[in-house]
Amino acid sequence: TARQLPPMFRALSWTLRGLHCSSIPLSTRMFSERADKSRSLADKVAVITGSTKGIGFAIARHLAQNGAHVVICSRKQWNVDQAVTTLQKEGLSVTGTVCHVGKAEDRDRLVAKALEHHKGIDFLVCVAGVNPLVGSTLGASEQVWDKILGVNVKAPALLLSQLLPHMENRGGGSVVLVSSVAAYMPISKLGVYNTSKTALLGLCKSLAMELAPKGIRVNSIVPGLIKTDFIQMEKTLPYTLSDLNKIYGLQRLGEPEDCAGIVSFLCSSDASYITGENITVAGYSPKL
Ligand SMILES: NC(=O)C1=CN([C@@H]2O[C@H](COP(=O)(O)OP(=O)(O)OC[C@H]3O[C@@H](n4cnc5c(N)ncnc54)[C@H](OP(=O)(O)O)[C@@H]3O)[C@@H](O)[C@H]2O)C=CC1
Ligand SMILES: O=C1Nc2ccccc2C1=O
Repeated sequence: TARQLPPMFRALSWTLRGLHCSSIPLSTRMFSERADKSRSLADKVAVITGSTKGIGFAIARHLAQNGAHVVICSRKQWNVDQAVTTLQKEGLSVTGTVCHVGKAEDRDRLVAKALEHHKGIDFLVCVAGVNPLVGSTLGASEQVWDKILGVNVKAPALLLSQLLPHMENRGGGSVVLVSSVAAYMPISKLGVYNTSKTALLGLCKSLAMELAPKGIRVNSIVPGLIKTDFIQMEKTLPYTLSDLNKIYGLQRLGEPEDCAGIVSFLCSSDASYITGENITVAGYSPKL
């Protein structure tokens, strides 16, 4: 029998048995295995905050194209409806709900929505972020500090604590935070925002260490300037977008899609030994 053979022949014997016993023709099986592999996130469930526009929307589309069931959210019902309709029309498995990540009851609703159709949650991508202030850091009111730190830093941690049991049920998972190069290279007049993005780098490291024994990986992406509505308010800053363009190595501003592939990779099993990393997506900035 196969058991009496040396290990190398034993393996070969089992392989040949598998080929003989299967009723599926070899060519079909090879094709379907390839097809499954190309959808690296097949049957996984992803919750993505701040995902009805910009970077979050691009990530939602990419994860869904790679086979994930995606739950999107943002503060405005109209934005959620539009984004869900657009992605469903593309044949993608996407649902959504209103969720202001800074509100506990909204986070509860998001978790409930994710569990409505699926038995667990595999990925959390925290994209939602705010920057209501262009001005002096020390001139910022307590309200502004609370808002920026509440939405950008506290909310990802609190949402993850709510999702954690459902990730543990799946035997592991992957979390991706969205920081900014402003974490490393402070942008003038955005001090509170810069600080919140630096805090996210630390949050990533701490959570990665805490959750590693549970098989949950935590990484962050650190985007440079990406062309979205978010940066419109910064038109008042003492630089132009083309100034910034010059300092980035690849000589162009980023597109939301530039942030999507790396998130999909970090969620996939190809990244199964990567945790606690902060990965810059900025076309190379020599000043970093
Ligand atoms: N664009 C850039 O150059 C860079 C952006 N980033 C970061 O990327 C993230 C996304 O930015 P970007 O895609 O550019 O921005 P956009 O303005 O294009 O999109 C922001 C999205 O987040 C939603 N949103 C805003 N506030 C909340 C909230 N409190 N709760 C839930 N959803 C919310 C918005 O929808 P709604 O209005 O319906 O809530 C929208 O869907 C931010 O964290 C930002 O700091 C980092 C580096 C560079
Ligand atoms: O809000 C931001 N404005 C920026 C300008 C250049 C690079 C990053 C950012 C941000 O994160």
